[in-house]
Amino acid sequence: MNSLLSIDGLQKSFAQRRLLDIDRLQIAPASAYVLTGANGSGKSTLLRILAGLESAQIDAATFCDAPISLSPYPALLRDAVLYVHQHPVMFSTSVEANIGYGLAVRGIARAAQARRVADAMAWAGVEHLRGTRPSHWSGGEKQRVALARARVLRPQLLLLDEPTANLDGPAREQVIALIPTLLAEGRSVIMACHDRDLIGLPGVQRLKLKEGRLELRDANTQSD
Ligand SMILES: Nc1ncnc2c1ncn2[C@@H]1O[C@H](COP(=O)(O)OP(=O)(O)OP(=O)(O)O)[C@@H](O)[C@H]1O
Repeated sequence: MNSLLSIDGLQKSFAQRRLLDIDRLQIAPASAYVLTGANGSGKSTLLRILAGLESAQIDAATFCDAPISLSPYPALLRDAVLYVHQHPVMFSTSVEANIGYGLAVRGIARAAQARRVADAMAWAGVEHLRGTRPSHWSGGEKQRVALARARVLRPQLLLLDEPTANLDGPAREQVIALIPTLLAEGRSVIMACHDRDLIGLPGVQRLKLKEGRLELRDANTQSD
């Protein structure tokens, strides 16, 4: 497989305003990208389009080198591409139920659900949340539960919207430390962010949105 996801000619407008006008977007397998750009440049909108949560005009697209349409959004991509919100919504249940929600929806057998949830909890370092309620979890814990909830579904592409925004100190570092492990498992990740530590992770490529256009840059380029 040369390319995990490729899109030619993506345009998005809100009312009279052309927000995105992208010639080509190419995401390689097992690769990480940061998506940078000024506030309001369209980072979240682009991630939401890739996740099928927002429509756009697209000339051509492929997934695993096979042609696809993003409208209607195909079931294949619903399974393979997951979007993690900056402020993830937690169900007022247990940590196990929050992480296992998607597995239950997909009809995975209970024993397999329990195994996969336990593995995801260990991965995200949230085992101490057993027996507690989401209203007591910190922002960093909620973000790690959200990452575990996505990873447990074994997606090929994770779209992380500002995963470290509003986090600092160890909470931020714990989230950042999970990203290379996703890559090592063969997943691709696109992270909309302004966080220099995410931008500086080894091997991370930088996609920059500017006036609707998308540029692929050296991740260590300092200028905006
Ligand atoms: N549903 C919508 N209807 C109209 N305008 C919208 C809609 N969604 C987003 N926009 C506008 O599109 C622009 C880009 O928003 P978006 O949230 O994608 O930017 P962003 O780069 O993620 O910003 P930030 O860094 O502040 O999170 C903003 O001007 C926003 O107001």
